[in-house]
Amino acid sequence: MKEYDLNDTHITKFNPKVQDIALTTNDLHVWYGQNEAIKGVSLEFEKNKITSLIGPSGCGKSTYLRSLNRMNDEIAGTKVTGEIMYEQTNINSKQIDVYEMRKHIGMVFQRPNPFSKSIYGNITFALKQHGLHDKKQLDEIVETSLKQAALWDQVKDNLDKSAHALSGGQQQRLCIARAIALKPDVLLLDEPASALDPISTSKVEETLVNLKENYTIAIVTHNMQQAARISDYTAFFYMGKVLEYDQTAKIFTRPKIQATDDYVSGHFG
Ligand SMILES: Nc1ncnc2c1ncn2[C@@H]1O[C@H](COP(=O)(O)OP(=O)(O)OP(=O)(O)O)[C@@H](O)[C@H]1O
Repeated sequence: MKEYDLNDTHITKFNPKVQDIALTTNDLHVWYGQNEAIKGVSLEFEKNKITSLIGPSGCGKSTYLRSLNRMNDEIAGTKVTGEIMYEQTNINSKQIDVYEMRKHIGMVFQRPNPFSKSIYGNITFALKQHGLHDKKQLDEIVETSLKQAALWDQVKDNLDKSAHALSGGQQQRLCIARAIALKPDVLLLDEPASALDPISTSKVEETLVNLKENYTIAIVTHNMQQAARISDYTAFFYMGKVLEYDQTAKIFTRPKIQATDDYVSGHFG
């Protein structure tokens, strides 16, 4: 097993204007008890772009992604230090209303996890929890979200059908529709296509590329072709750190760090 130097890093600064940045982490550390899973990650997520988080198993990609909307709060014994800046506010602070914040920073998980409700009910559930009960408005949001998730044409005549009757790929797009119904700014996706067949995967990818017009997207993926196909920027994680961050095309064709080169070319470790 090759050893890589954790201090040999190459983080390209693109210097977009502050107003072009949706989310930033500054020196983020995450501990599970004594295990420091994230060791000081500073990254910027540019608005209306897709950023892929790649790296070998156990290097902290999911931990980092989950910390971006405080999902790690749910795991006992977890400590997160450093800043997560969203709209000039550090959302990694005790004063933050996490429930409210997640309206702006939504998440889609690896396995499609629709509620045991109708297609319509899946999308309206959180909206109702947030106090929206106007039927006309709910209908409109259901239609727009399903259209944005490229699912509307397939389900518009069956909105009362159980979400579990949909195919895996359709369920995942329903979960994306459910997340965007709340009109978040940022969408976090943890290997959203890893449980799907190639056709469903390409539909989800197409959906994400279309969504970036309105959303900022961060995606964890093990699929190098997927990262290369859909993302604008890529961060290469290794042992809790980001060793390289650059435009995706550069990461895949001219990486600056040996570890990145080995990883993207399949010669890692
Ligand atoms: N809920 C948890 N409790 C304790 N330790 C955890 C937990 N989740 C992850 N870890 C540990 O944190 C480290 C990073 O794991 P993480 O799942 O974030 O990596 P990853 O890069 O997403 O891996 P994979 O690609 O296999 O999903 C690992 O050492 C892992 O064992």
